[in-house]
Amino acid sequence: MVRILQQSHGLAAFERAISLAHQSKREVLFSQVTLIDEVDPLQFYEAGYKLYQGERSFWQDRTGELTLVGAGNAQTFTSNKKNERFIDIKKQWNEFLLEAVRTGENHAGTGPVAVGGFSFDPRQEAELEWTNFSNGYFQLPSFMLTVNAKGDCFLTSNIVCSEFDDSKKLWERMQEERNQLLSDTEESMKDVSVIKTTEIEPVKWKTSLTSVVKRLKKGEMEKVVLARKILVDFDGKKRSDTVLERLRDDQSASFIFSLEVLDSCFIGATPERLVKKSDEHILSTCLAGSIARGATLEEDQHLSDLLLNDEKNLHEHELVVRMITENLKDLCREVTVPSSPALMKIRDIQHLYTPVKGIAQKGMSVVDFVDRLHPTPALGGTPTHLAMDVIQKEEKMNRGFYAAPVGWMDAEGNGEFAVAIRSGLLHDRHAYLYAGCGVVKDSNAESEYQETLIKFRPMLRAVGGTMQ
Ligand SMILES: C=C(O[C@H]1C=CC=C(C(=O)O)[C@@H]1O)C(=O)O
Ligand SMILES: [Mg+2]
Repeated sequence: MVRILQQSHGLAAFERAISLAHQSKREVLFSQVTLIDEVDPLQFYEAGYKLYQGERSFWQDRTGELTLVGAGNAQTFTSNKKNERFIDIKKQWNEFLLEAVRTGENHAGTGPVAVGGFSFDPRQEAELEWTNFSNGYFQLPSFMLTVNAKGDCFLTSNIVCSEFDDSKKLWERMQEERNQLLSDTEESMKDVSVIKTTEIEPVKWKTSLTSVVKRLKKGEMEKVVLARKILVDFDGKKRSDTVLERLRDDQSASFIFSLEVLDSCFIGATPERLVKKSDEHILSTCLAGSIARGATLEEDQHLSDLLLNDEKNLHEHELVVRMITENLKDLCREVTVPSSPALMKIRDIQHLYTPVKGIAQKGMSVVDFVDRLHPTPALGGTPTHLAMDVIQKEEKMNRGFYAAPVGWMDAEGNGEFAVAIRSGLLHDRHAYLYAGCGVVKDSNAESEYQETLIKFRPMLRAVGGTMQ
């Protein structure tokens, strides 16, 4: 049983929330933060399986500063708007929080926090596997574990109070559920086996890519990111717990996330940050241009040198830096960009990497930045609108939340969003995995195909899929 180390005067604040709901005849959020014993985030996630499967979320940032685990939906926020999906979610979130009653300590990533994401391109027709997801989908967890860099653990309990609620019953139910979640309910997980792993039309994909390269050579556009899909079939339903465990062991230098929606789970380990906002500080990272890791130190260094000096990859990268910098300049008082890219090395691949920092203008929320930056040319292309049309026409699939913003936001408009690449969707007895690559005029279908194979590796390994 995980102990609650410091209990705030929750009941008085809770009764205030209930009476506010009675007076205003509106829903009022009660949010309580308590310090708890050290708990392993994955153990907390697994403990939520029995009561809250289909309503869990996981977020671990790549610097190890913050881990969030959500269990149960106190409230969900969905949007089926298209280009306005970002603003719609922001508006719903702000309105919902207007009368919120908060109690307990206030630390980054505690209290009312919504975890979720947006679709890549809302014009794409929903394929069967994505039907549970809206164009914007966020969960405010009933119980959320927050672990900070020092290892402090906080539990936020959220209850939405309505005018019809009886305070005593609701309070007791919350305490009961919380105790159940915190008591050690570890049970051994039975894993399923892979039946087969199938690449979806790889030859057609290469042909499409070659036709896009021809258009790029003619100067119709500068860059288009083309993605493809691998299907893994299991002999039963694959649990997100087992996938997260593997991702956490193998990909600790990436953002690790999961978002359960009913019987689906969007899950991944992405190295790419779209934007982080902490008060006025903004950080975005440009990540594009890739090469394999070497088998020896020397070979790895040789590949790094090749990447840092390769015209094609530098061009692929530069377009992302340009777009992110220009857009941040509109929303920030100050923007700083290094003059040349550095390297980001992760387990299977190395990338060109440029961090861009800014000081936000007043009144901005992290969602305003997401709205402005998505899709960057690391997943869309240049110019954006043309590239999005080409993606829609050539890929013949729905990306869903793949390559789109996924992350969290708090009541103050702070938060962090990653770009959900190196990811997949668990649904029914299947995993749909996605990977893409930046296509420019000097691209070659075979080497871009090989690049996607490397990018599929982390998720393939995590679900247990194999390729010949
Ligand atoms: C689109 C993906 O990667 C992007 C991010 C980093 C490097 C990329 C590249 O070199 O092509 C891609 O732009 C993916 O992993 O699915
Ligand atoms: Mg590339």
